[in-house]
Amino acid sequence: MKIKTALTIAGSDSSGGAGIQADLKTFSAHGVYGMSVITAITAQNTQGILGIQDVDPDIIEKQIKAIFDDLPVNSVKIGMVSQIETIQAIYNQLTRYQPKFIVLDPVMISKSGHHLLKPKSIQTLIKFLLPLATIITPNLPEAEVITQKKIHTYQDMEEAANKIYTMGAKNVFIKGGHRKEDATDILYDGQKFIYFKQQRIDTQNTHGTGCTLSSAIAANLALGFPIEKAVENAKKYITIAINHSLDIGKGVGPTHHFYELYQKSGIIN
Ligand SMILES: Nc1ncnc2c1ncn2[C@@H]1O[C@H](COP(=O)(O)OP(=O)(O)OP(=O)(O)O)[C@@H](O)[C@H]1O
Ligand SMILES: Cc1ncc(CO)c(N)n1
Repeated sequence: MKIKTALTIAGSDSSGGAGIQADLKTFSAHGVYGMSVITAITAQNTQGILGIQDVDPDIIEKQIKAIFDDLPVNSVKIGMVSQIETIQAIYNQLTRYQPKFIVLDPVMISKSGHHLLKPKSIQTLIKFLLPLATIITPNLPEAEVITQKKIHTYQDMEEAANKIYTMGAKNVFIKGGHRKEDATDILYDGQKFIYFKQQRIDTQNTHGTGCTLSSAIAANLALGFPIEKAVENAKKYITIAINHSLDIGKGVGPTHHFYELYQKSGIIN
């Protein structure tokens, strides 16, 4: 069988739980060949972020060019984009190469409360990257920022999904990881709302869950699954990864990407 490939455009997390590192581990666990464009380097661990260095937009454009001019790219995931110039660099190159699938995780604030997207960059992300997205995967606070409306109930989640859909994303997946009652997510494809029901797993070790989920969707799209099935598989993947999350570090520990676990679960052949 021909190898499938996926590209992550995101920030580096030195502790390996989120960002580029989580994405590449997720791709590998799916048997997908992973490639990366690094947008920013974070000095980060399970307790917080010590510093952020943005990568020069010119080298961001060159990383994208280097990949697309040489290698096949079956899907793209976008994570931390940090600043306006970064967003413009990504937009310039992705509109040029037009990959078939783009999964946009509109990363804004880390679990430790640090800004991974500068507040002044939010409108640029909405204007340029959101309309390119095959699917956008905001958590509840991100969906609130994008729609400028508070979200409490499933009904609010549906309304937010509908509004973000009208802003140009082809599919909207609102993540319920920040809900108190459960961890149910909702997918909207412009026609119907599909609920991915899940009880909350009682753990504090959820560092990088959003990154892992969005890269699992990208991996499943690269493997050829249609959007609904790709999301269903990715939700199963993140749930297993949280169930086996690692109690390492002094703060919010990372999830586990263990190939054999997913093989046994039947998600991956
Ligand atoms: N305690 C939990 N139990 C079960 N599922 C969870 C839990 N926490 C998060 N999830 C699931 O993990 C996925 C990621 O959601 P979440 O809202 O945590 O993303 P996020 O806030 O973007 O993550 P991060 O920014 O830390 O990477 C969703 O499918 C969500 O339902
Ligand atoms: C680099 C990076 N991207 C995304 C997140 C969101 O979890 C994080 N903590 N760090």
